[in-house]
Amino acid sequence: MAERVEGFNFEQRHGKERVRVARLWKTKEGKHYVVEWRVGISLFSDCVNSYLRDDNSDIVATDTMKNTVYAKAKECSEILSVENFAIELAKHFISFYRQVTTAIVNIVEKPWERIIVDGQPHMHGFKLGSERHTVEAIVKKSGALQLTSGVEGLSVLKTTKLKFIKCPIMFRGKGQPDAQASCINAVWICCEQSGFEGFIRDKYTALPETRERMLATEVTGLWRYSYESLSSVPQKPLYFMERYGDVKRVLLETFFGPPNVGVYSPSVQSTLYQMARATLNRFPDIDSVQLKMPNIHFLPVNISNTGGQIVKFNDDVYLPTDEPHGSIQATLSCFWSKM
Ligand SMILES: O=c1[nH]c(=O)c2[nH]c(=O)[nH]c2[nH]1
Repeated sequence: MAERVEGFNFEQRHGKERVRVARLWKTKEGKHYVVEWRVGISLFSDCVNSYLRDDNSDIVATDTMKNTVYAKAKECSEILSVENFAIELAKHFISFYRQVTTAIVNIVEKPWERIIVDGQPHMHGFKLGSERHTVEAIVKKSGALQLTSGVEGLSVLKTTKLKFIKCPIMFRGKGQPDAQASCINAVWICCEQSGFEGFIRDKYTALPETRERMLATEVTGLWRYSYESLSSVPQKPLYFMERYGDVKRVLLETFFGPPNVGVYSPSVQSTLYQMARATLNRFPDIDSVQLKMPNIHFLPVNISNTGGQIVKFNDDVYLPTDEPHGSIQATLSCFWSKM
């Protein structure tokens, strides 16, 4: 995107950040649907004269961009996914302005969830959930598309050893289901859930090896769809909304393992890889997954005074911490992916 000006390489873009909009839809039966979005827009356009020659005649004002968010939200007469709204906005900017060559639209959706009262979904009552659905749509004048969805703030924790579970299949020592083992009726086993062993030890190392610890993280995930042009995007209205739920489910199922026995995590790195791999294997239209998973530490509590030990840690009392935290991230892509 760089161009040559006055003997320099020059890159520029302009846009509007943090445009907040909520959109309400009402069905004939009186059921309400609401979304709240925080929109960011960034336009690549031929407006170099504004930088060099005090000529703003090619600038799309960022205030106009903001107004367009509300105008397009108004035009959406049916509920639509945050992905489809991002694509609609980006499409508008590249087609409406001859100067705009590429539009990037980022949106974060606030997790308003329908409330259940007396076991019944409320017609117009919502409460705020936790993790947020994100999207980035990059659309070029040619119609080329890059669509990346994501989740942020997905906080998960699994506790330590499950003791003596009745389990219908055989397990190897590490608590991993053994696909080769023949099925036996029921055994009582002891399943560890998370550990960290075998890392480099040197004169700076103090961390003990363990096969029992709390595993807590706040997942930030991005998954890139393989649709390369506007024309190949699925037409089903709520396709991406469903996909978001499905991807989250696969990430969580892989992190936690089956409800009764869980799954052993030898490191955050290993669990992250399993989660990314499961997502790529499960969804053929996703060709790249990036996961960031900070290792949020729960420190064992041992307290003594001169009279002796006040608290002796026995996998029971922890000091939860925010910082410092480990930072672990990776991207897994199909080999044909362009991410
Ligand atoms: O799962 C982990 N990965 C690490 O890289 C690491 N480093 C550390 O101190 N604890 C952990 N745990």
